[in-house]
Amino acid sequence: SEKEVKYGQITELPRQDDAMKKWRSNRFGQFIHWGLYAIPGGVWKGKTYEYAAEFLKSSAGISTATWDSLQYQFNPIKFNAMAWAKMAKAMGVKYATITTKHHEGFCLWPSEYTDFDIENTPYGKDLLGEFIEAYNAEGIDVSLYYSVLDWHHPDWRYKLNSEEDKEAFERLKIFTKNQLLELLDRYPTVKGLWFDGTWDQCWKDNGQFSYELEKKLKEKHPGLVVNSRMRADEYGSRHFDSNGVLMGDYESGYERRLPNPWDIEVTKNDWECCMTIPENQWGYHKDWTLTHIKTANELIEMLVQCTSQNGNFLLNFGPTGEGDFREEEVKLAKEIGDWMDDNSSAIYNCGYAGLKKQGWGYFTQNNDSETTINMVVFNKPINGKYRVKLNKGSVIKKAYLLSKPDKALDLEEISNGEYFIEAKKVKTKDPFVIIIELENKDSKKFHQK
Ligand SMILES: C[C@@H]1N[C@@H](c2cn(-c3ccccc3)nn2)[C@H](O)[C@@H]1O
Repeated sequence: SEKEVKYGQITELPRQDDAMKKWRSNRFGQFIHWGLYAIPGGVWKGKTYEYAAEFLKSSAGISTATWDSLQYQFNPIKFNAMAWAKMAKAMGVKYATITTKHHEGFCLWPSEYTDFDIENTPYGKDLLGEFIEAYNAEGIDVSLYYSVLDWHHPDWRYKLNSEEDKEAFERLKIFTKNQLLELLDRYPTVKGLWFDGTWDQCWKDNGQFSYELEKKLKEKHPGLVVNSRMRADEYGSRHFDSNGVLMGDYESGYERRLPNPWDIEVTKNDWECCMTIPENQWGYHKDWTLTHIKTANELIEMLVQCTSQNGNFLLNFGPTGEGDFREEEVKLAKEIGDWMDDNSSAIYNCGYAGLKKQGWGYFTQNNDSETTINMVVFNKPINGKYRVKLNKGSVIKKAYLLSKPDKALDLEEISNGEYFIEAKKVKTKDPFVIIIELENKDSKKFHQK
């Protein structure tokens, strides 16, 4: 039975305003995790810690005073925001989300609410502002990651066990609100806020605060897109309120994992998967031999799967303490960008085609097209014939390789709306796209809308 939820969803979903349509059509984003943790890069006093590098403070049991002194070493002399933005553009991302403040509490912008920020480093300049300006100049939207969890701030509490805890956390809430309003004031072109560090009891006990904060931020910054991870309702239910209604503007629970490829439920909301290139490193780690490093094809398949299920894919990069990217990241950005150069029409402004997933790969459909369907192929059938089960009544006018639009592929109708498409002589070793053009409107998808 329905519970009375006063502090749940604020904006009716799925949003159909221009800002959200742009967020949805972007599909592919670059995550940047950058902070003091990039300086030690997972190694402390000669010992390598295998856990996520941005957690080195806790993995190596380093005191806050010792950790915070890293701020006086932060001087990324190789940082070139324009070069970063050009690499991102070439990779094919339409948006970027950067850590303004991770759990360590160090701020990449000159904040008036703390001295633990970029202003009090040898670098000194407004690094975040330089990043936003350079990425916007390349036509890339920027969102800001902000961790509520703050290991540096004396008023942070995991749980509120005493009156003193409650008073301290009230101060932390004011600090949080002030910093977020400051970020929106300083950087008016940002499109979204990506909240993290909101799983502890202290935040779950403050659902009303997160409701009022989301409301205030959206009033101040029309069109702002906020992830569900920001929110708890007044019963402590996170992401979805106590009646299962999604809060924020899109579901952001897919961290280093994807839904089952055949999951239809997930297509009902906007959502985003954030992904690391190693198994579990968000910040820069000196040693990438510790785990599997994902290949371009693995990452492209994740991007395509997200698109096929109405989700965005946010791929993470961890710049070094000096401000450049490791060679593996530069190489992957190039390989993915080369694929996007030829195939991004199956990604940008595309989503769920309303069709069952088949073994050869994923269907995507352009949100503005009623009669064209993309098949992104990762697994070639041994007989070169691709089974496609469309909606009843669908008739294929023609099918062809995106790379060879003037060579129609042979078709064999199996039953109503079901065909074999023959593509035997496909040379490429990369994932490739077959385009299906229908005679008629693909009823189910648009009926679904
Ligand atoms: C988006 C990602 N979220 C942060 C994170 C992940 N975790 C975590 C902690 C314990 C278990 C599983 C995940 N804590 N913080 C990571 O540091 C990164 O910022």
